[in-house]
Amino acid sequence: MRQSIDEDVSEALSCVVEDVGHAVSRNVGGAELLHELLNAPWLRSLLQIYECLLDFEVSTPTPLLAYASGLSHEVMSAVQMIQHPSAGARELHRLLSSPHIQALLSSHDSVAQADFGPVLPPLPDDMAEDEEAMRIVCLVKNNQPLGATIRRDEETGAIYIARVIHGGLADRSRLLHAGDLLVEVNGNPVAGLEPEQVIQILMNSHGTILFKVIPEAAQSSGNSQKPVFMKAMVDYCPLLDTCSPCPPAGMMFSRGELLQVVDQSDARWWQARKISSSPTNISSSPSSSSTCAGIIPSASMLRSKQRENWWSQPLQVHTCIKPYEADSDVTDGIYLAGFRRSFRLWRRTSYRRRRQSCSSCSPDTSSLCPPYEEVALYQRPPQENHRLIILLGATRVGVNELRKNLIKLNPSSFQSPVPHTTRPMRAGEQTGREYHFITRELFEYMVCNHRFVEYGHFKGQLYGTSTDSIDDVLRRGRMCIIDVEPHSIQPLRSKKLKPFVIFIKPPAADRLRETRRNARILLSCRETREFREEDFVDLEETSLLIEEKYKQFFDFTLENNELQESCRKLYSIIKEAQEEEQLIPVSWSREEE
Ligand SMILES: Nc1ncnc2c1ncn2[C@@H]1O[C@H](COP(=O)(O)OP(=O)(O)OP(=O)(O)O)[C@@H](O)[C@H]1O
Repeated sequence: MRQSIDEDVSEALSCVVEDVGHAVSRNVGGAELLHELLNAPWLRSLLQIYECLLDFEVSTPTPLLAYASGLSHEVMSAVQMIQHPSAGARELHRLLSSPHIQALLSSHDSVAQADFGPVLPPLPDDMAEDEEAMRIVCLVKNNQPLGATIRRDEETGAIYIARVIHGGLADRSRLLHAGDLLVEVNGNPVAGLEPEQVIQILMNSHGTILFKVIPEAAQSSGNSQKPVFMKAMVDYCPLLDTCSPCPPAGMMFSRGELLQVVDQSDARWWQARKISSSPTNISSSPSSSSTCAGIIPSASMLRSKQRENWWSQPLQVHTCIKPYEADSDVTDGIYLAGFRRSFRLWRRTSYRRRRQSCSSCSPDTSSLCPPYEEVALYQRPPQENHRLIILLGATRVGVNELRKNLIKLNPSSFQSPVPHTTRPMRAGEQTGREYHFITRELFEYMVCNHRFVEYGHFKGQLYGTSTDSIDDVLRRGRMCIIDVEPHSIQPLRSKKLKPFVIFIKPPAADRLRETRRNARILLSCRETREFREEDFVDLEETSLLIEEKYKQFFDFTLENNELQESCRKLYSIIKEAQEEEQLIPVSWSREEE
């Protein structure tokens, strides 16, 4: 039976390799890689080892004796006792006493006795009276960190295990726990020592380390907490954090990264692992053990740091949107809401304004927003409104071009909100199509009531995108697609809109210049011109600034290289965002209380 399984495995592999070989010759995608993998010498070696192990299991060989090395010593002493040993006896003695044979026999004995663990030193003889409360823990360190931090009780000078890092050596041993009192390390009493001295003893210990600990009475199981997923909204570097309980055990992270927080038992310091932020990683991520966690500051700890930073920063003034003086407003003939030049110009023409909004003048988002955002998987129920799609990008990267193409190709699925304006309606225009034409009083009333996502002046008239227009598109069952200044994202991040933010970034320098050779940029209502080198440089720099400052809000980053390809990609990303499971802040999916 076993034999037939063996043959099946080898045979099956040969058949698979042959089949894949055919696929390679037919140029089937991925076949070459698979063929290479299946033909790899290491896979064949693994299979051979597997087959040997199967044979071993079938034949179940048993050792003739468990102490071959003992026997060799007996033989050697017997040979030594001979007064005139023969050449053969001398040869035998020489062979048996060689280190290689001795090592081989010793290994044989270990295997024969099934004795694979490390040899623990004997228990100390001088056991104290209350010894039953004491635990002797022996760990084999093998150049890896212990995976635990210690603290000193300032009153008594006692040293305790402060925390055990999830997935680290101490955690995997299940023998050391937070709260355990450390009595000795490798025979050195630690009471009264400074934590740094204890750490030094630990660092100097290689191989086996013997701990004497008095276990914490009420021992928590430690790993029983359900991990939660959090998106980092700030950057953190433990090596720069003077408060960190153990900087080398700390974990660095930057905004936008996804963290699996595995331990929140300490109000000040949590433990977490970094994972890549794809929905599949969340559903299949291991709850513990696979990788060692790192220490990160808790949300409250980071918030107090943010407050300190905020007070120490110079006063920051939020720029409002400034007017841009251009010649006149012209119709470009496209009845797609939100594409009028006048509307684009008040928001976009000044490069500097965009730069300012992501460098010095706007408030630093990372210094005020919550440091972590708990996220969970969300699948939009079909009866619910679509998620708001926000496109974000540096001026002239092609946000409008992509948005326009997308709507033109799928006018029944996508729509942009109709902007509001105070400028008079012109011949051929219709209210609710190019703009909602409203009075200045009404516009200002709407501003006071926070009904605009963005608004500004252009040639003495007011223009803006209202939340009502966004709702209007969504209520019709369409996907609402807007582009906004980066600092307008935060107010749009709500349970109702559940925005999906796509950052449009320029391609590599040479591709940017090549693809935009015939492109024209909007200067004013009447003027366009071709791209110049300084436009490219400005675009690249602004893009980097936006990415650096707002990356924590991005759900996807799309490189606008070849236009048609970018449109196709954008379409599929948006479809996925609406129809497949996505990560969103838990506060957006929680039922109202
Ligand atoms: N992938 C692309 N390949 C070639 N040309 C492109 C591409 N994307 C955009 N363009 C062109 O670049 C120019 C600027 O694009 P667009 O006006 O969409 O930029 P924008 O980011 O909306 O800028 P603005 O905020 O100034 O309106 C347009 O002429 C557009 O046709």
